[in-house]
Amino acid sequence: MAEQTKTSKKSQSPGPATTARQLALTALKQIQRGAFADVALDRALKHANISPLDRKLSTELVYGIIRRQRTLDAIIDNLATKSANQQPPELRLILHLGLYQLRYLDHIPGSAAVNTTVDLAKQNGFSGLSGFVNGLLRKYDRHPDTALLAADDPVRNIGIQHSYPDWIVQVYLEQFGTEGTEQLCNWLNQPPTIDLRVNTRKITIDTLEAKFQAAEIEVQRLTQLPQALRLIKHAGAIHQLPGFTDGEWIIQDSSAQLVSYLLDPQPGETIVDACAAPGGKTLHIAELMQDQGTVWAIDKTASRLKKIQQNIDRLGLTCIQTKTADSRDIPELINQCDRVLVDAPCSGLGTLNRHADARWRQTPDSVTKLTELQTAILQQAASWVKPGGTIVYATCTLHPQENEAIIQNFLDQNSNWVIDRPENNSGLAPLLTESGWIKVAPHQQQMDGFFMVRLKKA
Ligand SMILES: C[S@@+](CC[C@H](N)C(=O)[O-])C[C@H]1O[C@@H](n2cnc3c(N)ncnc32)[C@H](O)[C@@H]1O
Repeated sequence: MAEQTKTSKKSQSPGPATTARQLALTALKQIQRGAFADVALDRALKHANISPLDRKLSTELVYGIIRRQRTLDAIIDNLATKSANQQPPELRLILHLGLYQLRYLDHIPGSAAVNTTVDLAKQNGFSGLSGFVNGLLRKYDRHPDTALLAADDPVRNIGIQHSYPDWIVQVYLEQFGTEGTEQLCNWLNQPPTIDLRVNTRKITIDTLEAKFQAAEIEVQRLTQLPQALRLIKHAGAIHQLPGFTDGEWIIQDSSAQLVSYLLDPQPGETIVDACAAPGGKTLHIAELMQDQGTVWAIDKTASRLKKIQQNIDRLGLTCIQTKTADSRDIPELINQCDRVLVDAPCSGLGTLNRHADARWRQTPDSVTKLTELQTAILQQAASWVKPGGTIVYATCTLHPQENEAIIQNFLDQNSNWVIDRPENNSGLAPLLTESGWIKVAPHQQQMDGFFMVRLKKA
């Protein structure tokens, strides 16, 4: 079933000034030439003299259009004589800007969406085509429900309706069926949730919750997660919320919090986080160890690793050591660790809501390359574990090649390792599959998509 198109016009105000659309167009042009969406948007916003409201609209337009580009192109294909990829590239973006507002933004009246887009066309060298822009957008606005045709092929149809490449739809379909895939695609098209992890070394969850309530910040508890609060409503920047500067909490999605519980770190142990940056799980592990023992935070990318240090200081932890290195090759750690976490680099198919352009950047080939890296890191990291010790392998993807297949292959080649299921009475039990791993499906559990499994060395 197709996603609902915009039906209500909640406000009849003319909407924010054209500068928000022009700024969005500037960023979109850079993305079209290969820039990352967040980098292009930051660059465009950096020197812009626009109101916070316009800033918000530009951000919504850029991320929304990048996400929905396949759907928007399919509408152009249907409504124009020339297909989307036959249009001049910049005009195609201008059409995306108009169609996106009409289809997905309830707070912008249709007339404002059309008129500002026509103006944008004129201001950007397409005066001669402004009548075409006007006609196409008005045609859409008259019959939004028939502007997007259904495709005969079910994979292609979901791909067009929800704006995903066919290969990702196929990966989801094989695991979740048609209805589940549509729910998942919908979830990953929504703005991401914001979860906090309470630093229980500094404050209890009850006290922090009360502090937020007093400041009229709405939060929600999450089952199975004793340290998690989901931000529902707040005003202003996140780092200005109560308790941030004092290190009473950190931003971390709830499914990422599950990973450290599965690792089950104990005070006094030696633990390595093999792919640690920017460090959310390293910090959680140190907290669970009551800051006693050693956590090695290793990552290949020094700039990403630097971010851990700021949080180590803010959260007041002392047992973490950082090291820039390639975890495929650190022989000096062999048999040194009680536990190891491999939170592997992955295709991120469980967190596409957090990275608007990721669905277009990943390909089946990039996934194959990632599986080679994941296999090599896991194999090396396993050698660091002492006999009787454990390793947790985790990813934020929902691709079986990067998850189940990696583990099956590892177990086939390493007969001294077995899956170590968490206790039945642990908070993780409800999420366990029969195979012994945890697979979080965002549309079912309302948190980031994740895969995690604990293995034990004989
Ligand atoms: C999924 S992220 C880790 C997120 C982190 N665990 C957290 O909770 O904040 C994967 C990380 O693996 C790192 N990485 C990629 N290849 C690596 C390698 N060969 N050795 C060590 N780290 C690597 C990347 O730089 C990236 O920071």
